[in-house]
Amino acid sequence: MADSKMERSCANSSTEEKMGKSFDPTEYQHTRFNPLRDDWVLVSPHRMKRPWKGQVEKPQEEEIPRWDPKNPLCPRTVRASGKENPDYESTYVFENDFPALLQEEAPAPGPSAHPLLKCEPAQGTCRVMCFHPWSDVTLPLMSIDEILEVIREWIRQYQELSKTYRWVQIFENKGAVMGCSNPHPHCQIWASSFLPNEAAIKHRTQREYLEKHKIPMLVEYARLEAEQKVRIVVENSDWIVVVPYWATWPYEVLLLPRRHVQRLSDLTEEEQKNLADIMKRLLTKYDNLFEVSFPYSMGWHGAPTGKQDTDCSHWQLHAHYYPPLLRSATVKKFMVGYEMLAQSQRDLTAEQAAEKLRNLSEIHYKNR
Ligand SMILES: O=C1CCN([C@@H]2O[C@H](COP(=O)(O)O)[C@@H](O)[C@H]2O)C(=O)N1
Repeated sequence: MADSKMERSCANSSTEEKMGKSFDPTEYQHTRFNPLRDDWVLVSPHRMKRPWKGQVEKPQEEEIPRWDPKNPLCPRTVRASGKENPDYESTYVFENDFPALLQEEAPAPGPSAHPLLKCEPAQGTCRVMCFHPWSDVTLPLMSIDEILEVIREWIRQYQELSKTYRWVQIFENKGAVMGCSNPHPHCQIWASSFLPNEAAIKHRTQREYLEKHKIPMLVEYARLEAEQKVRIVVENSDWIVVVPYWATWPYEVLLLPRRHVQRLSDLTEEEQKNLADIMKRLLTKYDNLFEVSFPYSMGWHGAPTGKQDTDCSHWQLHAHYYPPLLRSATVKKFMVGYEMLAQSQRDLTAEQAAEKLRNLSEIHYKNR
């Protein structure tokens, strides 16, 4: 399917040449292929010219107390389960009191009644990981050492859970607009016996790419982006952050190691330190974009860890940041309508978004 669409889009561009216009990706609509997800995004840069009615003001940022005796993620408070949090001074992890995946062996569903009514067992566990004891800090406002402690805790959790589960999903929902129910800096970790959809697609597309091109897809992609530079947001000796060529969310970024690294647990000390550096710089730019604590959903994807996953040389560790904001602190993009029924669509090109982020200061607006 991908090839025929590729032929069609090439045919269109030769039509353009016939009409005497050369194709300019910042002027004309086109579709871009996402090789990781094996799907397409429609890019409509001409729409950036449409009049934008009214400038939307920055929201009044709510004052978050450093400690709230009623906040179940704070040190020394009691959670809904009645369990009490210790007086933790760094990261703190606890079993989710309302888990979507229960740890104890749920009875397996019987054989599916019909090929259209397939059902599989789902074992797993859900944890909440607090980044810091204070509720009024976010990652970009934390020190490099504090961010490094978050990375070390991610690795500890991953190492422990990957012994039992095939997939360990570390993810952070940041900001009320992302449905985050609690402003305290935290993320979640859901480990499952099954390979979730996003992981299963990438398991296939990365394997197909390695078989065809003899180099892991995202190792080649990081090299290509370092060479082209037009989509780089921020980089250091071990990491590169780009707005991916196929980005769907306006300011979405992809965080990639430069070395071939299959899993978080394979990172060297130096790579962990440089990850803390690159996260602080990226998230500071994100907050500086609209001078607001930038909402997003983010997550790590690395090679699966099941008994069958002995050869995952096609996998490259990477992290996605999916921020919804489009034009201001209060105007967000909605993935609805055409995006749900047809395919993702964006106005701003990946290159334009990368340039905006790249040119932003690395001094947080709250520290100016
Ligand atoms: O007492 C509590 C409150 C919230 N939680 C859990 O914390 C999580 C908050 O994370 P989010 O804001 O990212 O949804 C949520 O999954 C919720 O179930 C507890 O486990 N215990």
